[in-house]
Amino acid sequence: MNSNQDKVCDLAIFGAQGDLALRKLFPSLFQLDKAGLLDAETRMIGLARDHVDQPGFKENVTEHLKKYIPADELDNEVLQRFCSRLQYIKLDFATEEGYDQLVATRAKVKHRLICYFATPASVYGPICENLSKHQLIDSKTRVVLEKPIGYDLASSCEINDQVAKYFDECQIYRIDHYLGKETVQNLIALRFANNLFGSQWDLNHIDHIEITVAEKVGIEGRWGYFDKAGQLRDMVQNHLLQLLCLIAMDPPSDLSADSIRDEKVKVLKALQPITPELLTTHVVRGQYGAGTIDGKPVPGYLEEENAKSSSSTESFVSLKVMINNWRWANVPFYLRTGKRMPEKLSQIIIHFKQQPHYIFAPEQRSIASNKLIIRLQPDEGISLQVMTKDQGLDKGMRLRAGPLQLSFSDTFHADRIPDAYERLLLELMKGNQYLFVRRDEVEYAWRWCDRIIQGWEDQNTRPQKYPAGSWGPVSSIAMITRDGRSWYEDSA
Ligand SMILES: NC(=O)C1=CN([C@@H]2O[C@H](COP(=O)(O)OP(=O)(O)OC[C@H]3O[C@@H](n4cnc5c(N)ncnc54)[C@H](OP(=O)(O)O)[C@@H]3O)[C@@H](O)[C@H]2O)C=CC1
Ligand SMILES: O=C1O[C@H](COP(=O)(O)O)[C@@H](O)[C@H](O)[C@H]1O
Repeated sequence: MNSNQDKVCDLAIFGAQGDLALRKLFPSLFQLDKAGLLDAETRMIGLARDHVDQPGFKENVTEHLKKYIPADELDNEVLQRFCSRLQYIKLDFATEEGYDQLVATRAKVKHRLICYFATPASVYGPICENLSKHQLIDSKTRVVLEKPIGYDLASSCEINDQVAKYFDECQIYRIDHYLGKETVQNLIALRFANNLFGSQWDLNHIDHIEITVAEKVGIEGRWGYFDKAGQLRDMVQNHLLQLLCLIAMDPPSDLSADSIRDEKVKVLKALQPITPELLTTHVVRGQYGAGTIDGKPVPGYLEEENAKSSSSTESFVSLKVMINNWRWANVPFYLRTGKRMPEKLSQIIIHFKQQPHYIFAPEQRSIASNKLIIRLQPDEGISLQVMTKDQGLDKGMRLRAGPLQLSFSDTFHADRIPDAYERLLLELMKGNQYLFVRRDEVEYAWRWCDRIIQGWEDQNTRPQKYPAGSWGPVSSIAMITRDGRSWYEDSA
């Protein structure tokens, strides 16, 4: 195959009329087209079961582009080119109806087929089976699986097995959209291109690490899905554990997908299991009640659209996670994530140890440790909190903690930070698997989370209430305070 044929592809989006496709995938593909990153012959084939003709489909996609892309970025020429790449095929994924049309569309082309499953995971298996029956799979075909892959380890293995009957692991791209975020990518550069940090990245220099992924939004009309999942399955099993792996892993020997994934798997295998005895001290789960965000009243979890009157599903979870290996023995990783928090904020704070001997004012001791603050969103950037002498003749040798800042948008004059899906779709088309999750990563993550969920079920506990607009139940603060530490914004 020549290199040009290698770049061109047919991207078949199963579930093309759904929320993910219309809100994220088509807008991201449009941005790639605009940036000149799509081959001239690349096509997008939308598949869903709605009765809609070709113009109707293009109209629907265009309407959503207009909704999700700022008007000044919607170039008309690009829009026309983008629409000319679109086709729609009516297909029922679970039956054989419609697959012949996909075969016909592919009849005269030799380039790669990439199948993006923007559908419930329950139809991944049937789609693979039908693709195979219609001889639509060959060694070049790639398949993209959206999260969540399963509900627990057993169901995840079942789905992965169904897909593995038809595709090799090197053809499977499991999405965790956090891996496509600009600053998440930067964790690798930060750690492995800077000796300053690389040489200090262990139990000898780091006291503890915080990972916060807070959302302002509530359930956003997804109560039916969310109530079966909860925040541990929805956010920790994938996004937070991936972040933890990138922070905690040993340096990979190179940047290949498998070198990075091998190191991440070692971290997942070294996670201290949260046994029933540790459940009360190492995990807090919460559910929001009514409260106020940005000065406006918002309903509680049980008052959201389509909610049932009772539920023990958590919308918040915080955890103290230990990693049993040589690099991280006795260094706690405090993780927390929740819905209806006071702000949307994803950040990682590396708290370095204090100097071994302290010579400044005793009352300033608590500020005298370096913190590396990695902002994933919003205001992507990195800031290192360092101690300097407070300025002024009358200040003596008083310390002042101040930041050395690197704001990505200011420093690199980036007008827009690409959406995670743009990067993921581009790497998918290039065939780079390093931003996608390997099967064993998913399964080790489930194994660790399943134990926590089993513990909750066995102990029949309910989540603690927290008011919308707060940082979670007070016991989340107590969990870290017991260790003589505090969540970053509490001490800021
Ligand atoms: N939306 C999001 O932000 C995110 C979604 N995901 C994952 O992405 C996937 C898609 O999510 P989302 O877009 O929200 O879901 P939607 O329900 O909005 O879209 C799913 C699409 O698949 C179609 N579909 C489902 N079953 C069949 C079938 N048997 N035959 C033909 N069409 C079918 C639906 O058609 P119909 O409307 O007729 O049922 C719809 O077009 C899920 O796995 C979800 O977990 C992951 C992260 C974020
Ligand atoms: O995967 C998911 O992520 C979103 C949060 O993503 P972000 O990029 O906005 O931080 C979360 O709202 C959703 O519940 C979950 O399924």
